[in-house]
Amino acid sequence: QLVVIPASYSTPADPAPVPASYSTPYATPAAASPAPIPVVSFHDLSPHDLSPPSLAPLAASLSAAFSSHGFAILSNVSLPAAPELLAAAEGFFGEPLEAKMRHSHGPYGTPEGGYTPQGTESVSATLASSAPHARRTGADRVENFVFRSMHSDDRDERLHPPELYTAGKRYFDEASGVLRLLNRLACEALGCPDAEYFNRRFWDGKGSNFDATPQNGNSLRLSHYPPAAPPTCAADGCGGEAERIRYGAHTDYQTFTLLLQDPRDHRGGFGGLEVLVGADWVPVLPPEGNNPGTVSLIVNCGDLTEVWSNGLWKSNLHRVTNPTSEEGWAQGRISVPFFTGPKDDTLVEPLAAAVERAGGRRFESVGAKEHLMRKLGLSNE
Ligand SMILES: O=C(O)CCC(=O)C(=O)O
Ligand SMILES: [Fe+2]
Repeated sequence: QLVVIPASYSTPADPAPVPASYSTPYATPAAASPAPIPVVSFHDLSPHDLSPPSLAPLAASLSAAFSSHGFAILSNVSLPAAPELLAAAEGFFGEPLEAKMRHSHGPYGTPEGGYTPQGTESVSATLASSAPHARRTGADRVENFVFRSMHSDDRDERLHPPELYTAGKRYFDEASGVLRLLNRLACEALGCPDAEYFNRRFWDGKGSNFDATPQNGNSLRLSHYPPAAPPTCAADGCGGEAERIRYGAHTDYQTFTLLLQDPRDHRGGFGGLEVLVGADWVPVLPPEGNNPGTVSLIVNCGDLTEVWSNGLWKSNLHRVTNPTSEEGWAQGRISVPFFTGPKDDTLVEPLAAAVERAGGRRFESVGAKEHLMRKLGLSNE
């Protein structure tokens, strides 16, 4: 039976209720346990040798992680602009609201990107109410700046605050390079008709020489979860404001998300990203101690990756929890997802090899842009 995208993403095997511990934010948080999300090191990867035999071991590790969790933590990924971008983001979000609003161009997901203040998104509304773990958690406690595309004609101060532009552009290019590599690895693992099958659906060009960026779904988002006073039962009523999570449970809408995390996540009661593993919400803890000049990067599969892989790889539920310490509330949090998606007019359909492997086709084809717009519309309601 075919699953029609995007009715009820996603359907983990065990529809257990949200654990009670999340309605009591001041309960002692469970001791952080090591991330069960598989860690895959890019240490040995040479960008000069991307031949199938040299990619095969890494492709197999990623495929195992995406099949079981829909998530992998990549360590030792070269993204030299990351520290500069985080610092620039911190500076921008520290500006007064009216200065930031000068870079607002509409609701979250608007083609120009730009700034969206807190209260714009309610991402938990993107899950069908019948989906396991669906639970409306209201407006997300996040403000964003989005680089929607980086064409040369976007060098416009109205679209890009000058203090963000340089680091944003560098990081966008670097992350695009990581995406190209991931797309090659994905082709190796899933059995694409050829090695650049995915890349050709993001960029125009010949062979592996992609030189033109048409309108695709790639966007770089700087997310700031602002400092706030810790909610109290007395002020908000238990079960109300106090239990809200920072960013509601959802699956990502498109293909891979490359997420640069706040390294303080889950340390000292700072809250952070959690992924559904079986029936449990499990904290994602990026490892420290990467090689100099490299970072840990979390990569997860979005809805369209699930379709391309015919369900072999999961578009898994995740969310961001509130801090549980005074210090965590006082600090705020920054994360940087690079959302990726193919060209707007791409019809995403399960790969023939993945259909064969699963013994049948499990997903309907879906228009890339159509699916994105539908999800954005639900979140902005
Ligand atoms: O801030 C994070 O760590 C993740 C947020 C997220 O899941 C998203 O923006 O899609
Ligand atoms: Fe997400």
